[in-house]
Amino acid sequence: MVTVRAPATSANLGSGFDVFGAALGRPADVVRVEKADRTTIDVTGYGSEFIPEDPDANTVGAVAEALDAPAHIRIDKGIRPSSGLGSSGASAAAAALALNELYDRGLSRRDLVPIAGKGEATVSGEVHLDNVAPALLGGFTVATGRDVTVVDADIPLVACLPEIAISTRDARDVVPAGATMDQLVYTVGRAATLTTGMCRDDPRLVGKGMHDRLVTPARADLISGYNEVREAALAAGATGVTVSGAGPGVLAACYPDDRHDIASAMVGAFSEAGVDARAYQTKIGRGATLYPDD
Ligand SMILES: Nc1ncnc2c1ncn2[C@@H]1O[C@H](COP(=O)(O)OP(=O)(O)OP(=O)(O)O)[C@@H](O)[C@H]1O
Ligand SMILES: N[C@@H](CCO)C(=O)O
Repeated sequence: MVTVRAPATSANLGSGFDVFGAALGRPADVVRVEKADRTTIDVTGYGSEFIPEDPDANTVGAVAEALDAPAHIRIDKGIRPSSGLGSSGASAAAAALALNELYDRGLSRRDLVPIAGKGEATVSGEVHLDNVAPALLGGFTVATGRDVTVVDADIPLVACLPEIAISTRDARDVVPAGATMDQLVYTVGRAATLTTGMCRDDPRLVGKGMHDRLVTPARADLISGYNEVREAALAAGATGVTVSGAGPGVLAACYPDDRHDIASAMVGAFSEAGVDARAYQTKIGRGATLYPDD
């Protein structure tokens, strides 16, 4: 048996739609695989009642097929599905690393990124690597086509998860079809600022670079209380706030000592909007961890 822990991730980071991603220190999914004649899946843990065990519908099924690696796959969900914290991508990334080890396929983590991406595509309808790349490689990732650049950044974060479910498919439907030249210039400036901040481990620049006028405002409308939560986090010291992935999770960048106050402020603001929420005080973390021959 091979076991892999794959972390939650936050895609987009505001200005990097479908390109930027970051691995979070926590929460995480744990996936265990054993060889079998055909692929079967068991799911337990957070939100497991909403996750299909049919290999054609679960992200790990497409990964097993792509690697020609049938297995009994047990998924223990630490990351709630439809969260914006890369729940479906974490399982796919974990399965890719675990099955590669179980069947001795000899692929590198980078080789496994597009394979895990096939799993993601089964639920979101399109291949985008901004969750599976950081889940496998860790750090802050820039995914352009099949190329992935990794920055081993050290940035404190708070990820706040409201009890609202938004599927990536639905959240992609509200993305504007086009952009003005002003919006493009603004986005390039913010994305460059964020990337510089990641390279310098500078939470101020990262937070500034998260600001986005294009995709985030449309998605924020799907999240009850988003504007109030954003204001509360900024007042508590966050350097920047944005929608995490396709939402409803909300991500704040900050300095380390401010995490506790920001987490309380975000949960409190959601509560005032009538929405239960939990917050993870975390930071950019490492990629999936392999525990062979468990
Ligand atoms: N192994 C899995 N883990 C989680 N969700 C899965 C899995 N396999 C299939 N799904 C389905 O995928 C959907 C959740 O994926 P979705 O991409 O919408 O959310 P997410 O991964 O939490 O968010 P994001 O990609 O925005 O960070 C749910 O419908 C869920 O049933
Ligand atoms: N970049 C994707 C991430 C969600 O899986 C989106 O925002 O739709």
